[in-house]
Amino acid sequence: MAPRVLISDALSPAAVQIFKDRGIEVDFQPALGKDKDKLAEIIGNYDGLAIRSATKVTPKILANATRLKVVGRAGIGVDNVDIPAATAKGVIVMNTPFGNSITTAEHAIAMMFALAREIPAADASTQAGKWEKNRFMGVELTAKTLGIIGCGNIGSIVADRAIGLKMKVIAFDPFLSPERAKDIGVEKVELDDLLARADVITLHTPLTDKTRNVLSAEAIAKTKKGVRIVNCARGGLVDEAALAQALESGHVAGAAFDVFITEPATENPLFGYPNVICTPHLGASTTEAQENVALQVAEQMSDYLLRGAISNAVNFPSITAEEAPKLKPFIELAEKLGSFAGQLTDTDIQTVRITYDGAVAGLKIKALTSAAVAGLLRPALADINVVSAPSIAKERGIVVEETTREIAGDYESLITLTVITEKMERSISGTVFADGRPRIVDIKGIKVDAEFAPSMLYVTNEDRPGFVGRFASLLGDAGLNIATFALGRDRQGGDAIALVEVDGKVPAELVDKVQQLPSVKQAKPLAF
Ligand SMILES: NC(=O)C1=CN([C@@H]2O[C@H](COP(=O)(O)OP(=O)(O)OC[C@H]3O[C@@H](n4cnc5c(N)ncnc54)[C@H](O)[C@@H]3O)[C@@H](O)[C@H]2O)C=CC1
Ligand SMILES: O=C(O)CCC(=O)C(=O)O
Repeated sequence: MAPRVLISDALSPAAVQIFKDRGIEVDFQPALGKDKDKLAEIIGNYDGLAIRSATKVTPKILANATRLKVVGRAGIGVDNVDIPAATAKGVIVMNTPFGNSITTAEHAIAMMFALAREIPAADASTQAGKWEKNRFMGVELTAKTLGIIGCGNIGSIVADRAIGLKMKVIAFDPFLSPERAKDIGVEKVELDDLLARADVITLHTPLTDKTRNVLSAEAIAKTKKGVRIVNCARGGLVDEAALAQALESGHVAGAAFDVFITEPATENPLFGYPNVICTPHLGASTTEAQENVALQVAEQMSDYLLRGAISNAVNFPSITAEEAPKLKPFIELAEKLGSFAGQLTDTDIQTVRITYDGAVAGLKIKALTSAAVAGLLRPALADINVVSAPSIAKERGIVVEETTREIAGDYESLITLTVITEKMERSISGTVFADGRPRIVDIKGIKVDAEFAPSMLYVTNEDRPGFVGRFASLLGDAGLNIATFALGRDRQGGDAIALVEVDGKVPAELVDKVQQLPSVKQAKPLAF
């Protein structure tokens, strides 16, 4: 069945065409993002959801999203998506981190000019027939100091444009390296220094617990008198009420805001001041940027839904379209090794140790580890998948350790999964042969060679004569056909393992009878 995608915001129709060209069914309902009840009602029909900022992907929406595999944000900020809830549900969340950066940087520069020359107010007055030539006296930007808070993708483009305007650019960004600051031609400064020196301040950070109110009342008080403030990043970076007071007192000469604490902003403390310019979150709204992000998000979502390739996911490592087919058999192996261990483990797991030997060590092991943990916890939690597994393991206090050793041993690639509980430690190893099918090659240090099958019986016993005959008879008496039979032991007369693939479900009474056989230590049905 072809995957189905819902576009619930005003994305460029270019996205619709991409989905169609890739063989994905697509419903384009650009106003649906504003109707959360309707969205909750129909989201269960879709594998993918493509959004901008109007759609809020809340836990309630996700609870109904029974088929959903991916949310694609045609843009940068994913603060309208509940990432922990999506991750717990196993839904990949991806964005398009560069497609609208230039456009947003241009909006910030446009806002700065509009403030410096009071263009909106001058326009309104002129069109009202007032010709107030003496009312509007602007400031020149050349040689003025621009203070950038957050010098990432957009901030550095703003810096580049401002340097072109002959401004002096200073930046506060704890993650900006001195080399990068030098490359882009900005002076890296501390926040207080920026506040004291900037003639114009522009914000370009995401909204986080650290950046919320980065321009608080206290910070605004440290700014230069006559400063102008531009926010085209996120509402909440500036204390709007404190800024309104600073505008009132004349300390701040003007403010240009594209983003607000509450959006849509139909009323706001900043509204009504003649020296305030507001736009309705238009930073990314150009034909070019919208085409870029729509095409990119549709490509990324299609690649994931059709080929398992992951790019720009905020909650999972990237997997390229080239890597995806190489990873696929190892993801299956890792998940099945996890599942094997999970089905045998009844007590609380404390630690999972996963070792990657040989060629597999060079692959994206984060994805493999997530698959192994998903397989391990699935017997207890049916809904878990590779996306949600790491966070669920963390929530349960399970320590996940990874080791890679690129030198190959007996196998070109070997994955060993060790589960440690309070009572025991159990390891199982597997590989993928040239046929692409995963195999179990070692259980608790005993060599075996078995495939994972839909119905299996796992038996550990003392290596004594007569066991195999009695065991096979019991299966025959129960009318259960043996498809494959793998045996292994650590030494003659020592510990032995039988791993049997059978046609049909193993009845519980048969498991009890096998358990009663002399020399049997454990009998357990397994399903893969
Ligand atoms: N108005 C609009 O329509 C648009 C708004 N945006 C918003 O613009 C913002 C910036 O986007 P990008 O430049 O692409 O992000 P980015 O991730 O490339 O850059 C953000 C920068 O902020 C810095 N930063 C993080 N914490 C900081 C802190 N505590 N203090 C100072 N700097 C800090 C980071 O080190 C990074 O360099 C985002 O919030 C994004 O959502 C993006 C596109 C359109
Ligand atoms: O899609 C939009 O118009 C908003 C863009 C934005 O805020 C972002 O990309 O972070």
